[in-house]
Formats: sequence, C-alpha cells, structure tokens
Amino acid sequence: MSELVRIENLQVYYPIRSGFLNRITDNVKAVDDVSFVIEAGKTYGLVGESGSGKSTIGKSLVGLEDPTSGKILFEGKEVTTIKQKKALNYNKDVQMVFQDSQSSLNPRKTIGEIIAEPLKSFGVPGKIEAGYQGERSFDQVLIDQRVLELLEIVGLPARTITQYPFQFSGGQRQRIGVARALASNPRLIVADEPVSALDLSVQAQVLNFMKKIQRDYGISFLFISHDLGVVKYMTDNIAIMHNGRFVEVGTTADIFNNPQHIYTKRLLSAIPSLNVRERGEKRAIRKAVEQEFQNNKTKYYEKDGTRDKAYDLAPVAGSMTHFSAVKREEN
Ligand SMILES: Nc1ncnc2c1ncn2[C@@H]1O[C@H](COP(=O)(O)OP(=O)(O)OP(=O)(O)O)[C@@H](O)[C@H]1O
Repeated sequence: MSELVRIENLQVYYPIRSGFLNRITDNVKAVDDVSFVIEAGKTYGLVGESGSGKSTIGKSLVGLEDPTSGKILFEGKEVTTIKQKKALNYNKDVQMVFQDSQSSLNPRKTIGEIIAEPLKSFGVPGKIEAGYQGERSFDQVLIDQRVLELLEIVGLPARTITQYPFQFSGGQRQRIGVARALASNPRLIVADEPVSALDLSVQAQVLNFMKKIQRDYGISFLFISHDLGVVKYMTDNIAIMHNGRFVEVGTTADIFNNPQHIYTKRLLSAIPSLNVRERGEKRAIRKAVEQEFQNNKTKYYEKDGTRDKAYDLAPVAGSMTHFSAVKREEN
C-alpha cells in the first residue's frame, strides 16, 4: 500500500472578531490537531455532524485555506501552505468535486469551456496527428480532443460540449464536475458531499460511476459526507469527526462492526432510521429500475444474489446488497 497524502497535526482556526474595533477576541477551532494518511487508489471518508470540520480539512488539502499549524505532505513533499502548493504545481494532482453543482459550474460558460479550464492552467496531455494543417492552434485542438475524451469517460454525448449547465439534470451536472476534476489527470479528488443534493437513484449512479473512475485510473478520494450509508458503501477507511477532532478512526468494516467511541456508537445508533430509510430507498430504486425497463421495453423480476446492469443502481446504502433485479428480454 503506498502512501499518497499524509496529514500531520493539522489545525485550522478561524478568528472571531467583535466589538467596536472589530478586534480578534477568540477563534473557532474548525480543525483541531488531526492526523491521517490517504493511501494511493483508496478512499478515505470523513464523517460527522454539520460544523464538525470536515469541509475545512478538504479545503486545506486542495489549497482553499491555509492551515494555522500542522503539515500536509504529498508523496513525501511538503504542501502545507498555498505558496508551497503553487511551487510544486500541486493543484494539478489534487482536484475537488463540490456538493452544489449548480453554483460550482459557471452558468455563462459552455460545458466545453468549463472542462477546459484546468487544461488551460495545467497544460494538455496528448499530441496532434502529423501533418495537421488546420487554422486552430495546436493547444486548442488538443484541448478539444481532451474535452471530448473526458465527456466520453463521464458518459455524456459529444454534442453537450456547446451546451450550458442549466440544460442538464443534477446528476449530469455532477458528472460534468467530475469531468472537470479529471481533466488534469489528478491523483486525488476531494469529494465534498458529492451526492447529497441528488435523488436516491441518481445518487447510486454517480457513486458507482466514481467507483469506476477509481478502478480505471487508480485515483484516491477524500470522501466527505454526513450520510453513513453512502460512506459505508464508498470508503476503505473512516475518521469520525466531532468539534474539529477525530474521535475514532479505522477501517470502514471495523468502525461499522465494532465502534469503540461513545460518539460513534451514537451516530451509528441513529441508523435504525436506516431500516426505515432503506425500505424507502428500495422503493425508490425499484421504481427507477422499473422505469428503466419500461423505457427499454423489457420485463424484469427481482432475485437475490443475481448481478446485472440493474443491480448497479441498487447499493446506495452499503446495507442494500440483497436487492437485485434481472433484466429479461421480451419474447
Ligand atoms: N470561513 C470561515 N470563517 C469562520 N468560521 C468558519 C469558516 N468556515 C467554517 N467555519 C466554521 O468552522 C467550523 C467547521 O466548519 P466546516 O464547514 O468545516 O464543517 P463541516 O463538518 O464541513 O460542516 P457541513 O457538513 O455543514 O459542511 C464551523 O463551526 C464553521 O462555522
């Protein structure tokens, strides 16, 4: 297992100002002395209630926030501050996917322009066919080639290159966000609540798609979520956060099967609502599967233990592995 990112004793404090002179009188300890390692090709999950400090860790990692103290190492090199990150061109290797694809995609730019942004900043991999005599610059041709390739990777048709974000569904916009993140061939993607704004059946598609990208390109994820079902499905290791600190860390299986800390137990015991939620999710997914089969003029039935295309819609929550459906051609 090779180590990609090491975070040592990270602290991020935000000043609180008050009074007539707007002086700093205190600070919010958003992240208070956390350390962890993200392995290459693996997914590390941060779980915790709202305000526990998850996003602040993500922001420090991608360079949207300078830590108060502590160290961030990428492949052994220090990239703690924004200045150090710039010096090593680190942002090429680490990209972010946000929860709100509506506001993270510029509404005035086409999909082609949005996906091309990192290519313009970091350069385009690839080469032009020998003998090219077109009027467009080499760079522009390479950018277009790469954008089309990225659209194909995220499953969007080539014609969408000239469309605008408002012309897409939430799930499709999230795919565009992932395409943009993938453009610079990153080693790590910080995904901050990437599916919490999506319908359940669309959540499943986007999560499975992120897993596929990880398999195909060996990308690591820092996966931030308050949804334990999603985290159980997506991650290899988890840290449970509370008030800026890690209260428990471990493999996903250990944390779910054998939680030690009282706070983790409390979080997990809130999942009985999962049973209720799970039934709701099953219904939602069954509906999506039905719809898909109707569209394809096929019949279906459910059967445990059988795996096929429809099954890929199912496991939104890690606990839903028993639900499956089988696609049958009509006679
Ligand atoms: N720019 C900022 N200035 C001041 N305080 C901030 C700032 N950003 C975050 N905070 C505070 O830091 C703490 C941690 O916030 P953070 O967004 O990291 O939590 P979170 O666990 O990601 O929450 P959520 O799930 O709601 O996004 C909170 O108390 C928040 O109010």
